[in-house]
Amino acid sequence: MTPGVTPLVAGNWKMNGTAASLGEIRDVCAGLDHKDALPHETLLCLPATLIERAASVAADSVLSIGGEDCHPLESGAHTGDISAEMLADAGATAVIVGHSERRTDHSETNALVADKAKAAWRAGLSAIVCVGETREERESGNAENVVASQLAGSVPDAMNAANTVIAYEPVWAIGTGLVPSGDDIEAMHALIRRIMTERFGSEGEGVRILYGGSVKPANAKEIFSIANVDGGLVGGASLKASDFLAICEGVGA
Ligand SMILES: O=C(CO)COP(=O)(O)O
Repeated sequence: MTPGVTPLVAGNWKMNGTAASLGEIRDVCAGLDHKDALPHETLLCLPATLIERAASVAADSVLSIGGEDCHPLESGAHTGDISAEMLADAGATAVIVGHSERRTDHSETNALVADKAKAAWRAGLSAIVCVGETREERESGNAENVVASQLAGSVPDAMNAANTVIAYEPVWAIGTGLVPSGDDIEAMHALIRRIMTERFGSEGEGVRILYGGSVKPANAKEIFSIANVDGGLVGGASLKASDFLAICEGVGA
């Protein structure tokens, strides 16, 4: 954790969830809301089809709802795309941009990710900008260079600690049950902090840097205790309320 920074525990449901899953959202709200003064903020990023209903379920809760991607433009002839304004209209307060699955599945470049972050801000959303190396990049000793260049290209100049969150998600740790060593997480988060602080000064010092990749109830507390890890971006384990709530318990524990 970073002193003075409010941690964020965020879920990413990816391409999962239908109306039948709204009960999980209800259970997350119930689990969070009986606690006074939680030490962290809590967010679930959902498929666009669920955002409005989930935002309604969470309306009186400390749980916030986000999207998983947005188009850079506000509107237009872009069949199948969703703008940041549409996400905000549906009740989202944040959106993930540049997730590795989108960088891979949709050939998203750093420049496009930066445009999506700007679109998020234009709509009043905070942008969760994802970075992370592949297994080959780590094994060839290039992880730090890859993450540095993703940050340089994907984070626009107008970033501040309130409108942006950085998520470090090593591609090889996503959905695999593999997690980097504590030393490796610490080293990468220290590098990200240094890069952000050199470029953005106090905004970089205060920006939240989340770890993502096989975060589970069993490892969350240990991961969240690492310096410059200001919470997590949780995939599979965010689909079940009990697991997600158990991960939240790892903050400040
Ligand atoms: O990609 C992730 C979150 O964005 C991480 O997914 P898992 O937690 O399922 O590894």
